[in-house]
Amino acid sequence: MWSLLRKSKHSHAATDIWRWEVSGLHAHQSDRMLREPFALAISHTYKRRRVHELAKKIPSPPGASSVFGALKYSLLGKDSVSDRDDVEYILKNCLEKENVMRFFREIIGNAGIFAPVSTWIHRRKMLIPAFSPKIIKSFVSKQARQGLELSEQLEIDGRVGSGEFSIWPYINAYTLSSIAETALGVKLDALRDPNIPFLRAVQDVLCFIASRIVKVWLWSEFIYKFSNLHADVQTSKTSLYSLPDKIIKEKREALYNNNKMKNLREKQTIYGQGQDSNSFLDHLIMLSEEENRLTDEELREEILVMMLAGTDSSAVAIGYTLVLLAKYPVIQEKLYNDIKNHFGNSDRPLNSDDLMALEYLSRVVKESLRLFPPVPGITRKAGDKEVHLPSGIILPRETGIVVSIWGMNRDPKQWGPTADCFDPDRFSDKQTATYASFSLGPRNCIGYKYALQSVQIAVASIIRRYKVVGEPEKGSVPTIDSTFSIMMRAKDDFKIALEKRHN
Ligand code: HEM
Repeated sequence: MWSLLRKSKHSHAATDIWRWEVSGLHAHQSDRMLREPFALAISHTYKRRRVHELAKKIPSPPGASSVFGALKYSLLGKDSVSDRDDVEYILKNCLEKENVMRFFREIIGNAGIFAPVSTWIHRRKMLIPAFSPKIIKSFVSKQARQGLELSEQLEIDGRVGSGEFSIWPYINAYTLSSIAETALGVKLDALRDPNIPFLRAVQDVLCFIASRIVKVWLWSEFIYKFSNLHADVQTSKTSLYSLPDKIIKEKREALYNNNKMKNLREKQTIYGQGQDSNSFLDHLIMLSEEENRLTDEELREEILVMMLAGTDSSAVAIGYTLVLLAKYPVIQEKLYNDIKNHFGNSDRPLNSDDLMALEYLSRVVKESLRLFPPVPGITRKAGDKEVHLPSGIILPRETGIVVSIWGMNRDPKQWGPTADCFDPDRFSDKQTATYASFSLGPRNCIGYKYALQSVQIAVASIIRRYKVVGEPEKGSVPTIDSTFSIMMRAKDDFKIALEKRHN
């Protein structure tokens, strides 16, 4: 079991660096502890006396002694002292992920986001060209079509002009379909059929992983193996793997048996006739062919990671942006007028030039992601040596670290006295503050350009047609009751009302 004992001396919103331990135990060690409690506890405490010594020098806030209380403090914590240098140092130098990632690995395998550094370096190198600006740009037309389908489906389902509803299932279906089409190259119509087995499985595994993280007794492999959750995970894994495995097999066959690699290089579509760009999978097969060939299993792992990392996170970002626009009608009108002036009376689909031109849209999305980062905190782990932070704090070796993105993004030392206010115009000037929503350093979010594009397209598609209505916020500091599982999310699943715009 883990708990957070100490908070960094120089901690503040930006550097909520916590030590994750109970008597210095790490997760895998706690399993053994269950079996051999006393002998191990004594030997372990002795071995980790340096850890305890350093921990004592890191002050704790009141209430940080329980697992959940402390986790909440660490992710959403805010107090006075600022030290972004510490955060930047950690994110650049501590690239290993915390042991909690093993829960993801059990299902997804050793793909980039969860992998140990030794595997991650090679995979990240392979992924970088697949996320080039040119490739991301080539997805705009697909995403714009899906944005249009999203706005149409809301009307078909009678959601427009009929009071408050949760927009979550719609935006989640949009991001799922969008990532399925761009990552795998298949059109899965989640908006009309949310029960496609693969899409269900993606949602299920996210819930199962979140569930195992909070049920600390299931951290023991022994107890977990006999739990219902384990059985559910095995069933979902089969559904989760079947579609990517089938597509990978078909693409490989198309590429090698029919000798179509040349065609792929010339940007023609092998799978899914009539598409105007290749999927991430196409690019990965091609890129991995040029260097070290990824096995089918490795390809599946990377594709699944994109789907898991890119679905809920982008949907959460769309949800918060819409709720904020409902709370701030003046900002919404400014955005609407900007979009209207740009498109005039045309209802043509949005393209990449439009995205470049709609500058206020990009500011609104960025500001929403700053105040409500879908991933409010990230975990890292100190290596086998102590980490000496610029502020003078020494983190014991192998310490689990939680960095609060929420705190970084709301740090008054960086963002000034209006740090908590919703003000998209703060991005009209060049910002010197550290924007952490997609993390920093070599292990940051590789999909951030894709994500911004996808969120902007969804928001523009809705705002072009509808007015988002909700209770206006009384002040400039928005409050949205939120909960945290793997992502942060509004407790009411993003309830809004929509009214049709009449030009
Ligand atoms: C608004 C949406 C998104 C947010 C807020 C977000 C945020 C993040 C964050 C905070 C990390 C962790 C970085 C770290 O540990 O330092 C991450 C990693 C990652 N994200 Fe995203 N992400 C989003 C969308 C996406 C999308 C759409 C994709 C793929 C198409 C994606 C792919 C990844 C991958 C592959 C990693 C692992 C990077 C690595 O370890 O090398 N993300 N993301």
